[in-house]
Parts: sequence; C-alpha cells; structure tokens
Amino acid sequence: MLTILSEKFSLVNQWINELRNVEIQHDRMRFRRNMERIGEIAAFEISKGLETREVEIQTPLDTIKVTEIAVQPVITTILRAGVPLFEGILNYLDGADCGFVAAYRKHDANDYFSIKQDYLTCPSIEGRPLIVGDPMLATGASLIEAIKDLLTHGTPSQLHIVAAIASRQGVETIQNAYPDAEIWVGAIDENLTSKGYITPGLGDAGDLSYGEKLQR
Ligand SMILES: O=c1cc[nH]c(=O)[nH]1
Repeated sequence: MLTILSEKFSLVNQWINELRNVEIQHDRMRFRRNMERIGEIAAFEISKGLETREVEIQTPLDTIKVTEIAVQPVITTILRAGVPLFEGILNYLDGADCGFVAAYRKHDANDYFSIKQDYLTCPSIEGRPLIVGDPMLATGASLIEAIKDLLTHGTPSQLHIVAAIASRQGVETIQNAYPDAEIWVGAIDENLTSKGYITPGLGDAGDLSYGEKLQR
C-alpha cells in the first residue's frame, strides 16, 4: 500500500515546500523540524493500523475500558540523514524500541556508487511492527540493504517505510522487493539524476540537517 501524505493539501505540503525551497532550506533548525513534523504525521497515520488491546484504567472518579497499542513497534533509521524524520516518528510512538543502521554511498572514479553498510544495532523485531524512516527514497538501494539486515533480527508483523520525498523508481523498487510493505511518503518526484539524487527533490538531506560532509 502506498500513501502520499500531501495528496490532499495539508500542512504537510507547506513543510515539504519549505524543505525544497533554496531560500528557506538552509535554516537548519527549520529543515530538521519540518522533517520531524512529517515523521510525526506519518506516525499518527501508522498508529491507526496498529494492533490494539482493551485495558481497564482508573481515573480519579471511576474505571474505564480503553484501547491501547498491543505490541510496541520498532522504529529504525539510516544514519545520519534519517535522524530528524526518525525523531518525529518516535515523538508520537514514544513507547517504541529503536534500531540504527549506518550506511553511505561509496563513489568510484566514474562517480558510480555502491552502498557500504558499517553498523547495525536493533532490538528483536519478531512479531512487532517495523518502521523504517528514510527521508529521501531515491534508488531504494540503501533501504533494501538496510531492511535485509534488519530482518535478521526477526520477522515483523508489519513493515512500514516512511519517506519525506520518494522517487517513483524508488517506490517501485521497494514495492517489488517487499510487496506487503506499507509505504508512507510526503511527496513523489518523477526523476532521479545520474548521481542518484531525486529531482526536483531538495538536495542532500544529511547536509541540510547537519552540515556539508567531507567527501571520502
Ligand atoms: O535526493 C537525494 C537522494 C538521496 N539522499 C538525499 O539526501 N537526497
């Protein structure tokens, strides 16, 4: 299932406009906060499909049967660009456990790149909803590698992918690899550059959040 959070105009459109706009996007605090806000909205939408249970709680006056999340999700992201979106998801799904993957694009002399993954730490995802936040779902290559590794930590009950902006190609790659995944995107752009950047996109989400990295 694919949900485009900006399909009907809402605040999400405004935040994505600000992420894209070169006159606004260099305000790092605003950039990170807009990413976080998209994560918060995605978490709210995801929460509607989580498994629930009834419990009885005590108010100062009486008891009442209420509904709560039955199985807490595991929220994961790919360092470093994914951190603000991840924080937004965790702001709302605050009982979740969390996992982290470190991956980067290693460019060769012809500027082709391969995905290098250095680090993975994650609690068990067995029988739990797994949420993977990747702000820019471009080719889908790093996300597929990350999910493959995360799935060595168990079989999740649900798989949710959250992106602020996705390319059409990236969405199709994930849908082919994980047909049961629920994909939540802020917006879809049609094209990728030869360097694998989404266009019109917004540029480099990691650099805009945390400063331009030195190339290695
Ligand atoms: O367009 C893109 C693609 C991947 N990562 C980014 O930060 N931007």
